[in-house]
Parts: sequence; structure tokens; C-alpha cells
Amino acid sequence: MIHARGLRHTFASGHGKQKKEVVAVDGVDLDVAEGEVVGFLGPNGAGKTTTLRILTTLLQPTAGTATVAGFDVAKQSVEVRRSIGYCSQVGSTFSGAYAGDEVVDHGMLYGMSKKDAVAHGQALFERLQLDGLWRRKPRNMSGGQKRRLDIAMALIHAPKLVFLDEPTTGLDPQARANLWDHIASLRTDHGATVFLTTHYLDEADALADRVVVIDQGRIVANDTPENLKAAVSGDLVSLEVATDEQVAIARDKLGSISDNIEVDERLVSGRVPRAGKAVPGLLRDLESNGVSLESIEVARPTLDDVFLTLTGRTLRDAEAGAPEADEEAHDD
Ligand SMILES: Nc1ncnc2c1ncn2[C@@H]1O[C@H](COP(=O)(O)OP(=O)(O)OP(=O)(O)O)[C@@H](O)[C@H]1O
Repeated sequence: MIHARGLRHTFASGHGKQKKEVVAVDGVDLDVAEGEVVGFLGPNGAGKTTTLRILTTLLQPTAGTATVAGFDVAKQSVEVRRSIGYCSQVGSTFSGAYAGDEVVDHGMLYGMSKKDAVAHGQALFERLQLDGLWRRKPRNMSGGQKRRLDIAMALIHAPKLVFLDEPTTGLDPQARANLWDHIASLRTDHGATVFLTTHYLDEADALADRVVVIDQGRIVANDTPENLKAAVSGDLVSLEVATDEQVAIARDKLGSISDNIEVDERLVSGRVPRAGKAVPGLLRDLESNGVSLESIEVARPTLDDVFLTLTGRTLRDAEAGAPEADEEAHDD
């Protein structure tokens, strides 16, 4: 469905002597198969939106090639646009008309008859829990309803591939969880392939079969959330021992299966690959050496841990260090 090779995009930023080049996307290779849900994850300024805009033909790559739904993004933009649904980060700009009319107009733009657009639009409203809102103006809708309306617009022409740019940004936790259900149903109910950007780790984890991590314009990881977490970080095992004397023994025993032990008073912790397998043996070892535990905790790694291991920075550090976009720069 998506095949990109060596995609690169540079923006000119600043004026006169201050003029410099910002490399937003720096040699991206990407493959997305039919039926996959892929999460494109990275901190602010990593290059997610720029990549997405290239794949949806809104921006020409400075270098590299990409095909989307079998069409070349640089040479067959009309065919690409007809084959995809796109929900941008800012959402649609609504004209003040009724929600239903907006969706129908959008479908007719894609060449649908009015009758088909109304029928499909109404079915989508029902599936996306927008029933009763056909004759409501989008400006009078809640944030979650507007995002679902954006998704209805993106789906009106029944595309087989849907791009969602940060679909849940700005929503409260309940509206986010609700939208997750709808995003998951894009594949199950509509048979769509989904490519979504996010900087929420839990979102990629919950929705995506595969996570592609981008940092400073480059892909730094590409795997299932499970494999990423298992391969890179290991699980965090934290042992709380009963007495000060036991700390050294616990450090020694946990240290035999973990490389980076940390001690905080009577709490001894370290990362252990596949802790589920290693911990029973560790517990026996501790017990036979006279260590009694107050508590033990095993935490699965998060994708945040993965990012830290891959780049040496937390997602928060990475976002704080991202260069500012130049609003006046030209896109292409
Ligand atoms: N129009 C522009 N002119 C100049 N620089 C730009 C422009 N758009 C983006 N950039 C820069 O390109 C880099 C990548 O930006 P991009 O918007 O693709 O990142 P992102 O990963 O989508 O970030 P976010 O999560 O904040 O949306 C950033 O350094 C950004 O400042």
C-alpha cells in the first residue's frame, strides 16, 4: 500500500544572512502492507507531518520516491488522492454549513452521486456515533464529535487507505478512548489500511500492529510494539528487601541477570529481558540466600523506554530540543 525509498524534504528557513536549511525528513524508507495499522511515532518536530504530507501529495519530496496505493506521489497525485482518506492534524475547515451537507459535498468532490454520498454519509454517522448530528453545525460540536466528523469526511469515498495525523490530540481521555475504538474499527468494519501519526506512546501501543519511530527526520525503529519493548529495554524488576543487610545480596543476585542495577535505600531495581521467565529463578535464589522481600514489582517497558534506549533522550527532551518551524517558509 505504501512504499517509500530515500524520502527527503528540506525547508528553507529564515531570511538574508539568517537563511538556513531545515532537514525535516532525511532519507526515509517505509513499507506498509494492505490491512496493516501502522503507528508513526516521534517527538514534536521529528518529521512525522512532513512525511505524511509527502505521502498524501500535499508536499513534493526534495529527493526520493514513494508509491501510495500503487501510484507515484510525485507524478500521479490525482490517482493517489482518489485512493486515500486523509485526516489532517488541524482537522477540516468547515464552512458553517450543516455537518451532513459538508460530508455529502466532500463525497461529491470525489465524484459520488448525491444519493450515494447521502446514503454512505448517514451510514458513517451511525457507525461513528454521530447520529442525530446530521443537521448540526460543526462549530457547535464537541472536540470528540468534530474529530469523528473529520474521520467521516476522510472515509466518505470508501478509501482503502486512511492517513490520520495525530487523531486524538487535544481530546480528553474519555473522548480519546472512544476515538480509539473507532480507529480500530476502520480495519475491522471498513477493511482499511491505517497509517497514523502520534506522539502518544499508549496510542501507538493500543492501536498499531507495527510502530515506526522517527527522530530528527530518520527512522530509528520499525517493529511490533511488543518486539520493540522486548528487544530494547527489558522489563523493570524492582525488589524491596526487608533489612539493610539484604540490600547487597539482592543487588548481587539481581545483578547476575541485569546490567544496570539501581539502589535506592531498600529498593533494588534493574532491567531484565523477559522477566516472566527469569523472575521465578531469581526468587528461589533470593530465598535460599536468606533474603525476604517486602514487595516485588515487574513493569513492562513502555515505548517511552524504547525511545530512550534508541536515542539516549526521553521523548520530552527530544521535544524540548526540536527546532522551531518557520511559519513564513515556503512548502515547496
Ligand atoms: N513550513 C515549514 N518551514 C520550515 N520548517 C518547517 C516547516 N514545517 C516543518 N518544519 C520543520 O521541519 C521539522 C519537522 O517538522 P514536522 O512538522 O514534520 O514534525 P512532526 O514530527 O510532525 O512534529 P509535530 O509532532 O509537532 O507535529 C521541524 O524541525 C519543523 O520545525
